[in-house]
Amino acid sequence: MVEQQQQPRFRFSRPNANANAEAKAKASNVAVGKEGEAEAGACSPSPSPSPNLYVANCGPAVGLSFETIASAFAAFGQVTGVHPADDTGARVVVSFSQSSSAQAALKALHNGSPCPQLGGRILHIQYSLLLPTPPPHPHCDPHHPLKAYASVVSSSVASDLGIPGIYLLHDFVTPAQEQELLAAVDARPWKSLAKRRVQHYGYEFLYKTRNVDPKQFLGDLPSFVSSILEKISLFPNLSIAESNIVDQLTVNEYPPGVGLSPHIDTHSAFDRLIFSLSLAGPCIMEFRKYPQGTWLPLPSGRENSDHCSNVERRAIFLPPRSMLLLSGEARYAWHHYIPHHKVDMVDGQAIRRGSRRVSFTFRKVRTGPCCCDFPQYCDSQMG
Ligand SMILES: O=C(O)CCC(=O)C(=O)O
Ligand SMILES: [Fe+2]
Repeated sequence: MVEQQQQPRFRFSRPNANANAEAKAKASNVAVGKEGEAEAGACSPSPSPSPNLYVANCGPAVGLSFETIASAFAAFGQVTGVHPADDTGARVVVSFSQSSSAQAALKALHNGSPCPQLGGRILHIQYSLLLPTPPPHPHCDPHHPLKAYASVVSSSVASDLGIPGIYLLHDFVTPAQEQELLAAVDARPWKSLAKRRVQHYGYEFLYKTRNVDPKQFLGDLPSFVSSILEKISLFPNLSIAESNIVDQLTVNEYPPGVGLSPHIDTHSAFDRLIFSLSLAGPCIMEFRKYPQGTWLPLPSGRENSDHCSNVERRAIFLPPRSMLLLSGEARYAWHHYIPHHKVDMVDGQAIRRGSRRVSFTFRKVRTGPCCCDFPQYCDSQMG
């Protein structure tokens, strides 16, 4: 898939000192700290009272959900949002409706005073130069107040999603098989993309055209996936006629926090079933249905801004060793997307993507045009 730049989450407030330092900071996506130095983390040298506080040592990565943080800071006034300040999961911006509330919180908690509402945790608090960007649409903005990281509620059960054609089998492989599969791919050459590494078997997936060349057969799938292929053919939701159903494998290795832009696997390239085995680390996968259709991937960096109105969004947690099957409507009409997060919120719990995730995506190369029931998402039917 095409790699995406993450969108800036914040705009900067007007500086009251050292415009150059702020301009420099803006360019490098950090903020201005004391004495106008650029520092990672977004603090200001106590400018005019602001309703936004930058709070470090606070966030899902240190075991505090956005909801917990919001309720702790509610002791000082109405909290309108808690936003990740960066992707560490340990720095947030707390926004109040009134600057007097931020002032009260700063007074109570600055200089290392423990926060009683957060179990005595020592927070590092300053006024924030970063202001949350107004969301284009509340349901579309993954950084919307109190929805940070989890733009949609993630479930670990496929049937909770209400999307026809999605199935998730937990523990599809054993930990020993997982290690064998990882060792097998690590012993083979990886191809580096901008943010992740890939391997292709059977047919190469061509990222430029988002298709394969069916005339360029690379050979049978490797023997180290034989037991997976056997188990796939026994998948509970397949009929016997659908055995021997895959001939292409893409292995993706995502470093922690790296995701995948929203896309529908090209209809004309691949048949009706897509299997994806997750190994090593977890992630959430989000599904989006754009009512106006489109089979094209969203333009770079626009996954959370445009095309938003009326979009339906659901998310599922993919633990290591689970196998996801996308078929029918889920395969043909819903974009799938792996958000670029280091921490995923699942059922109110922060789950850190502590290690790489390696996925094995099995598909069958299509031999004729796609004749699915979802023409508005189908390149074969839209030309
Ligand atoms: O990593 C995954 O599970 C999904 C990969 C994917 O969607 C793709 O290669 O098209
Ligand atoms: Fe895909």
